[in-house]
Amino acid sequence: MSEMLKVAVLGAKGRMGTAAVAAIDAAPDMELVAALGRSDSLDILVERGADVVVDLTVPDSTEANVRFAVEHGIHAVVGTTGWDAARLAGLQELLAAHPGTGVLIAPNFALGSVLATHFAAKAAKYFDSVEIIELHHPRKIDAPSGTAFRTAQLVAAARAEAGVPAAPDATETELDGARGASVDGIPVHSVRLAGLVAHQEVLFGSHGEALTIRHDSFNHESFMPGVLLGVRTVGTRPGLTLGLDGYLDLEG
Ligand SMILES: NC(=O)C1=CN([C@@H]2O[C@H](COP(=O)(O)OP(=O)(O)OC[C@H]3O[C@@H](n4cnc5c(N)ncnc54)[C@H](OP(=O)(O)O)[C@@H]3O)[C@@H](O)[C@H]2O)C=CC1
Ligand SMILES: O=C(O)C1=N[C@H](C(=O)O)C[C@H](O)C1
Repeated sequence: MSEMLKVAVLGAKGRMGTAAVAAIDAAPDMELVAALGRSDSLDILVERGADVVVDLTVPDSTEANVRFAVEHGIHAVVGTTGWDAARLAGLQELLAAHPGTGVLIAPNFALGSVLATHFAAKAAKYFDSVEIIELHHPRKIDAPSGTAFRTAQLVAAARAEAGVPAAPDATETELDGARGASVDGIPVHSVRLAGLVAHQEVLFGSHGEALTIRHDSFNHESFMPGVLLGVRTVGTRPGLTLGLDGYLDLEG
């Protein structure tokens, strides 16, 4: 039998962390060596010989956590949001000094969500208009969601590459926020509603037709196959991978 992967979870008591601890515990090829919370020392990762750390914490702590892991040669699978361009650039620099270490930063581990974003990027150049609505539980601390942010970036890039003009919009007077937030020119609307988990719609429109690409996560278990895929793969992919699609063959 091959050796077990030693995995640690950060944010282990949170919604995602609780599901990840259970999934890793149940995986036959993984050993959960640490389940850490806010007040635990990261040194435990080194003491317990973690091969991979899964970061499911908060935007304020994720960068320091991942940098610690990379500095100690521990691969990192990151679901936490808040990775802006400056943080990513700093991490790339650090990874260049640790060429054997892999980091996956995935705004969404649900396979259906990864596909929905992929399909949206494919559809982007064929429609005049596109807007994104993301809908989440009311305890989510960030907006827009990391998933909506990345979807908007990929859709905008596909439209720019194809030379598609900006979507028509004659709105002149508006209340602040009435047209959502603009991410690379794509309007993104954030809904926070009791009873929801994690949902997104990408709306495309042209003359006489509309296409809606919708994905729903109804519970946190929906993210776990993607987390496990990330844990199993990250050690074989040195450097930074953005998005779980980097580990999938979506064109095949
Ligand atoms: N990529 C994906 O597929 C998904 C990503 N997410 C993202 O994952 C993150 C976590 O989401 P969720 O589980 O809902 O959030 P929760 O608030 O339920 O959990 C976050 C946990 O992190 C803990 N924490 C805070 N700071 C630290 C630290 N420095 N070290 C270790 N643990 C810490 C918190 O502890 P305490 O309670 O003590 O503050 C809490 O238990 C968010 O950024 C969210 O957007 C969520 C779902 C899916
Ligand atoms: O906080 C959440 O719940 C989620 N966060 C991620 C995001 O911001 O995109 C992934 C998913 O939407 C759930």
